[in-house]
Amino acid sequence: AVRAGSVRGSCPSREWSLLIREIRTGSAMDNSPRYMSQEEAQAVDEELFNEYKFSVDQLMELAGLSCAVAITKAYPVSSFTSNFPTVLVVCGPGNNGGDGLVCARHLKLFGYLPAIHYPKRPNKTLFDNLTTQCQKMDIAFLSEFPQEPKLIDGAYNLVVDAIFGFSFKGAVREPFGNILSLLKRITIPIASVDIPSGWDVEKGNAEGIQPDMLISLTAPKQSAVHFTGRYHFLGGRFVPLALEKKYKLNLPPYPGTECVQKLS
Ligand SMILES: NC(=O)C1=CN([C@@H]2O[C@H](COP(=O)(O)OP(=O)(O)OC[C@H]3O[C@@H](n4cnc5c(N)ncnc54)[C@H](O)[C@@H]3O)[C@@H](O)[C@H]2O)[C@H](O)CC1
Ligand SMILES: [K+]
Repeated sequence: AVRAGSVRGSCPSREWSLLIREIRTGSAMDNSPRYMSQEEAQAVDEELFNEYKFSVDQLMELAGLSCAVAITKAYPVSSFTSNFPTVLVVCGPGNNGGDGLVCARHLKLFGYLPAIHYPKRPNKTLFDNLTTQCQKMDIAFLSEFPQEPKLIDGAYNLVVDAIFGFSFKGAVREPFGNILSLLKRITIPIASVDIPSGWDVEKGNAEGIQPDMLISLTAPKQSAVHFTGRYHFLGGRFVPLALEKKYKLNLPPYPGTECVQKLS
């Protein structure tokens, strides 16, 4: 397949951007993954639980670990002046938030100093247990979200956005509107889990947060075409081959035993 970069000089910009879109959405013959619609993402999720009998705990653990590994590859502890880089992990009310709790726990084990803000919690044992696991590892939970961007920039080296994933819909309800408006104004990097929060899962959101890193889980969603940060990783290496073929995900092979791979 033609690599997009090789046509930059000779191809008018409109054709070039169409070619980029084709390559990224997998419609061109290429080993780039196909970018899923919101409906497909939810269908794959359902099938993993109902047909393949995976539990949410299992997939959340693998998803959250993927995120912590990808973050460590992009922002190694050694790349920070502080010996224990601080990470603000913002967790939303659904499974994306659960991925954030798992990610925070693994980041702690990897030598980071995570702190979690988890304002709306499902009343379910899984999330109570994930919270307890973090508390037992001395991971701090912030009851209030810092209301000044410069406070966030001064206290943290990185933010993990685990607020909304592929079930986000409609106008953002509080307290997440306030949180996202603050995250839009910070200068430290944001690593988004699965979907940049506040983005339409398919169309993106030019007015929304613009993360430096995106960890797409299972396969990228269509909004990832609008991602312009430095690091796009694929994680969630748990898709059975039959399911990948059924949904034509065209996943590039993961290297060796890696649980993540860099897409761009
Ligand atoms: N198979 C996989 O890829 C796996 C993905 N995982 C992660 O799960 C999320 C999807 O989780 P889900 O619970 O379905 O939805 P979200 O976490 O995206 O959010 C739902 C949550 O948010 C609330 N909500 C929705 N829209 C709004 C809004 N406009 N304002 C406020 N609140 C909103 C809604 O009420 C729900 O409470 C996926 O992205 C991955 O991160 C699994 O961890 C493992 C398998
Ligand atoms: K997110």
